[in-house]
Amino acid sequence: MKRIKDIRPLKWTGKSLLLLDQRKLPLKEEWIECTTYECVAKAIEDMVVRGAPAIGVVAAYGVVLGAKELTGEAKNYVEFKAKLEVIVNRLAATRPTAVNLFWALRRMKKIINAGSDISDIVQALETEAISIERQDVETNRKIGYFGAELLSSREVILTHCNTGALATAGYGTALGVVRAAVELGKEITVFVDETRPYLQGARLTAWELQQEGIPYYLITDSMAGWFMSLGEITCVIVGADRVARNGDTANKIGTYTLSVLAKEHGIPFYVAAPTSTFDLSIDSGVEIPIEERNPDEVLYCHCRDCRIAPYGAKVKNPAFDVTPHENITGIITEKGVIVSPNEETIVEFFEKE
Ligand SMILES: CSC[C@H]1O[C@H](OP(=O)(O)O)[C@H](O)[C@@H]1O
Repeated sequence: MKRIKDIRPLKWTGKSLLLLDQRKLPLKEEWIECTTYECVAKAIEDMVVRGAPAIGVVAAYGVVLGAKELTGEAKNYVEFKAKLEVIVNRLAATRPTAVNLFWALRRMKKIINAGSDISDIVQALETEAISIERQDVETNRKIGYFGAELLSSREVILTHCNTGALATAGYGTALGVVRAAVELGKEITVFVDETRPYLQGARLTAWELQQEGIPYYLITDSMAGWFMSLGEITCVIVGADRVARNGDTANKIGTYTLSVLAKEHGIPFYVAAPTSTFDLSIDSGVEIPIEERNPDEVLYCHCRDCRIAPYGAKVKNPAFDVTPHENITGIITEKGVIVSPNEETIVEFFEKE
């Protein structure tokens, strides 16, 4: 059984939230310390921390920091609750696509509304945020287990973006499946899509796999189809930011393209996501808000010190796309795998819960 490292992108100290600055990886491992909710909000917006589950966990701690800031400032519970609602809304406005953000904030709002004593609420909020963090890691290990069961003894897995420990509270979702398969002694090689423009694959997934000693090749996004046509890829496993009721899935830009290529080449295409990434309030992927990010992410290299397009170039920079459920072989969750996801199989899956 291979020992897997315990990479964590965040640490709660009881008074502050330490965040591994993912903008600096893979060359520098630097941490920033947030003692205010505004610092947490900015860290999410600036992608110091990113990844659907990680964003939810970090936002939950942002509520705790905000509540602590209000203690001593709010004259009573009514004022405290009103001001904390503003803080929750600030955190909710950071990034629109990953539904885990809103799922986590809903859990925190329940705690706020259930209390009446300020200090009790602050304590309960901290307990809830810690629970959200711990549950996420346990959830990811279960996703890993169910996903690894799908794999044969030797696989060459194509990944997109970063879906590892850095995108969660630890262990990862799609990359968690890779970790679990390796732990089970399966022979896994990963083809890592660099994932332009933010390069989460080249900078983050490659870094995680290197830390783990898991064999991988870094490829540019445009190489994926060619390697599929050569028969070098045995399956594709990606993450998710929001899964609609019919199984349409929003994920990092470029995922839809991979799903079409995988279908063309008869390669299994799996999504790995916790049930907290499902948004059953929307019928299909057309309703999922797609974040448009700063054009500079396309116009410049990651360090922003070299421009790669002419001045005046017009840019489109959607951070996500939507993969139709028909292109998805299965969705791997912590409660099992939804094979051939569609409204019927997904509703049935959640009704069994
Ligand atoms: C564990 S899935 C993480 C998911 O989030 C990433 O987006 P971003 O890096 O912009 O937060 C990407 O879509 C991953 O699949």
